[in-house]
This record gives sequence, C-alpha cells and structure tokens, in this order.
Amino acid sequence: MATVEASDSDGKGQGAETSVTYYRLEEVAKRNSMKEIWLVMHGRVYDITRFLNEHPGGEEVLLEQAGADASESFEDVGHSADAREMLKQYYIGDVHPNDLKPESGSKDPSKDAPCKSRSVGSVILRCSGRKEFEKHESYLYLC
Ligand code: HEM
Repeated sequence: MATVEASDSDGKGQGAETSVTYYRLEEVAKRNSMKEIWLVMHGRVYDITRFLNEHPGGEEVLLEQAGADASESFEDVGHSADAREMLKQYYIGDVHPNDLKPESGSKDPSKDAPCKSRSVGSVILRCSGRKEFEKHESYLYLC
C-alpha cells in the first residue's frame, strides 16, 4: 500500500491537500471473505464489507467476485445511476499503477494501448481506459 499526496489540481484550492491510497492487487485478493470483502472496479478499490447484507442483488454475487476485479460483472448487470452513486461511500483507494491493466472489450485499438500513469507537478495523471478526462477529487484521470 502506498499513499501519495497531491495538491488541488485547479490551482485555485486553499492549499488543501488530499491523498490517495494505492493498493496492490495481491493485497486486495486477501480480502475475499464475509469477514472482509474488497472489490476492484475500474481501477478503484472498494471495501464493501458493510454492504454485503444490503446488496439488492444478494450477497452471493458479491462473494463470487470477492478480492477480484468486478468491473465486468458490475457493468453486465446494468446497474442504475443510484447504484453507481452508492459505490462512492465504499471507496478506499486506487489500484497501484503497476497493477493497472487496460480495460478490455474495446474494439478501438488506440484504447488498447498500455495504460500510463505519471505525475505532472503534484497531480497524478492516470489512464482510465477511456478517452476522456475524468476529475476525481483533485486528480485528473485521462487516457
Ligand atoms: C459495491 C458494488 C455494488 C453496488 C453498490 C451495487 C448496487 C446494486 C443496486 C443498488 C442494485 C439494485 C438495482 C439497481 O439500482 O441497479 C443492485 C442489483 C444487482 N446487483 Fe449490484 N451492486 C454492486 C456490485 C455488484 C456486483 C459486483 C455484482 C456481480 C454480478 C452485482 C449484481 C447485481 C445483481 C444480479 C442485481 C439484481 C439485478 C436485478 O434484480 O435486476 N452487483 N446492485
């Protein structure tokens, strides 16, 4: 696990610092039981232990994905915007850049290029697997 500090990316911040915690996939994989269950979705790590009993789709499907990347199964179900909003409260950090894989299923070869992660000043720029900018807290994610 690693924590990286970064300042506000728009430069208009009040000097407030935020940090992101990176988890290795190896570490996530250990959280695979009802006692502690973590999932990876789109490069982000979620501790969904307290959500297990509340999931409208049941705990079984979550246990099947425990400790692993559940992005595809989550998208296959066609979860609502509400479900995506709920996710935020379980977010605990990002997958370590060295463990990031390009998202598969894209027919566009340009999207299959290996993901890059780099630091520009105090801002972490990271491939999100999509050709668009995405602002998350004070980080800019791009491909
Ligand atoms: C923490 C992550 C997740 C959250 C917050 C979440 C949330 C929800 C919510 C709110 C619903 C109700 C329907 C909707 O609003 O879309 C739902 C249904 C469902 N979810 Fe999840 N879900 C998560 C992960 C997963 C995963 C990884 C799977 C894996 C297959 C899954 C499978 C299902 C299924 C099968 C249903 C029932 C769909 C139906 O009855 O039509 N969910 N989930």
